[in-house]
Amino acid sequence: MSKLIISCGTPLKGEVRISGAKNSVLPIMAASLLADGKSVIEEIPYLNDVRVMGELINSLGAGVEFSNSKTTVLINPSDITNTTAPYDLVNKMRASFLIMGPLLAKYGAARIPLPGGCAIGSRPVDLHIKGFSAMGAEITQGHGFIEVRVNGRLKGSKIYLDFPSVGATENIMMAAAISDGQTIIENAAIEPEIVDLATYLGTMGADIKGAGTDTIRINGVDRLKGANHTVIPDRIEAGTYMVAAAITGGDVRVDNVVPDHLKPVTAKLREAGVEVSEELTSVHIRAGDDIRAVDIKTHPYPGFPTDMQAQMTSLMSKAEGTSMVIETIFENRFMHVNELKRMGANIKIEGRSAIIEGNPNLLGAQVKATDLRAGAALVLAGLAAEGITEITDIEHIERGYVDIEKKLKSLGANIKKVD
Ligand SMILES: CC(=O)N[C@H]1[C@@H](OP(=O)(O)OP(=O)(O)OC[C@H]2O[C@@H](n3ccc(=O)[nH]c3=O)[C@H](O)[C@@H]2O)O[C@H](CO)[C@@H](O)[C@@H]1O
Ligand SMILES: C=C(OP(=O)(O)O)C(=O)O
Repeated sequence: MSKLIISCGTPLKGEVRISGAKNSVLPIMAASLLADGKSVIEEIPYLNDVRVMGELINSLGAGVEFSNSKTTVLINPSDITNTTAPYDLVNKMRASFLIMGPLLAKYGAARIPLPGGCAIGSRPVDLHIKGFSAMGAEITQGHGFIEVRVNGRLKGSKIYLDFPSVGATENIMMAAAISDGQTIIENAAIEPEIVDLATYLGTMGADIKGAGTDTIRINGVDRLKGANHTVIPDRIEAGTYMVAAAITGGDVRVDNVVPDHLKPVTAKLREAGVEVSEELTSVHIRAGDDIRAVDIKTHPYPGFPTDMQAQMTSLMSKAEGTSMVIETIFENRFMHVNELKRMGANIKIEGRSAIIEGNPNLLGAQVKATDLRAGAALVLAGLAAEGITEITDIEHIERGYVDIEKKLKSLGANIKKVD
């Protein structure tokens, strides 16, 4: 089993290039199933999740080819024969459920295992299903599968989401792209990844207006063509390197970012006393030794992202003073806290809040990555802790960070992966 071993080093210095966004490429790969021809997706992050999505799409009969450099994927959905997704792939990655909308719209049916919960929460898919049902799909559930079917084509409908779910907005938007009439999604998610997906669908010939606002209008079309698309940079990977610079008192330029997408992270780092300067496609982080405690509450975009909560919890564990971190999106997203405590962090959990008394002297320890961002938080704490930190279960971390060991090493971190 692989581990990451980190010893406290000098402040991080230099430049790091951010990869394409995991949370954009996954729905975009799913959306490529809607096309009549090939799509080429560029700037992909070659992560485990991307490979699993490739295998899943391939299992339906579509062609999936990664370029030699692994930065581009070509998807040819012309030979799809199967609309049932295998359990062993869906089980590995919740985003697999995003193939339901495209399969339903294009082939009139999809049978997908219930994705189930994961370490961070129960993560139901009721909003996706309500959306498909409003568009005329028949839903059946049993033997661990959800099956959706429609006679003819989906019908446009007005759909109000009880919560601005990212996945439900994406799945419904993809399904509505090939349908009869107009679909209006109200209280839609407005994350940058929604806009990226809508841009790709637009290039394929879809008629979508309002992506990036809470009301999205989709006029269904008869067919979509394959298209080329370049994925936006990963704002969560970028935020993680920003915190890495801050927690080590470093000086790092984070390149290939959209600074606007990083606003909530930038604002909190500045409040904590970190200097952040924004350039056109990069942010430059300069931090001293003193980090001030700040309170954080997660919200849908443009609020503070839940996917950055664990990393900020690490930073606050070392800050001067007391901070409160409130998680409002997922009910069980404090799995990193017990591990951080092993490193000397003073954190008390009360319901959905973590109360953190900063301790400037974190100590390296043996810890376990319980989920993707919890793992990232431990890497960050390890970079700033005295002594050696050994992180196991790093497959979680590798779901979301391309070459994390190489990138951190290039900034001067003492980190190595051992098998
Ligand atoms: C692949 C991907 O893009 N993953 C991101 C996506 O996940 P995902 O799309 O799963 O997240 P959602 O926005 O759907 O979930 C947010 C909340 O809504 C609830 N909910 C969601 C759907 C539903 O049908 N019913 C329901 O109750 C969830 O349990 C959760 O509490 O957005 C999350 C919130 O920004 C991020 O943390 C994930 O990194
Ligand atoms: C929760 C995350 O991803 P997923 O929805 O793929 O589990 C994440 O990226 O932090």
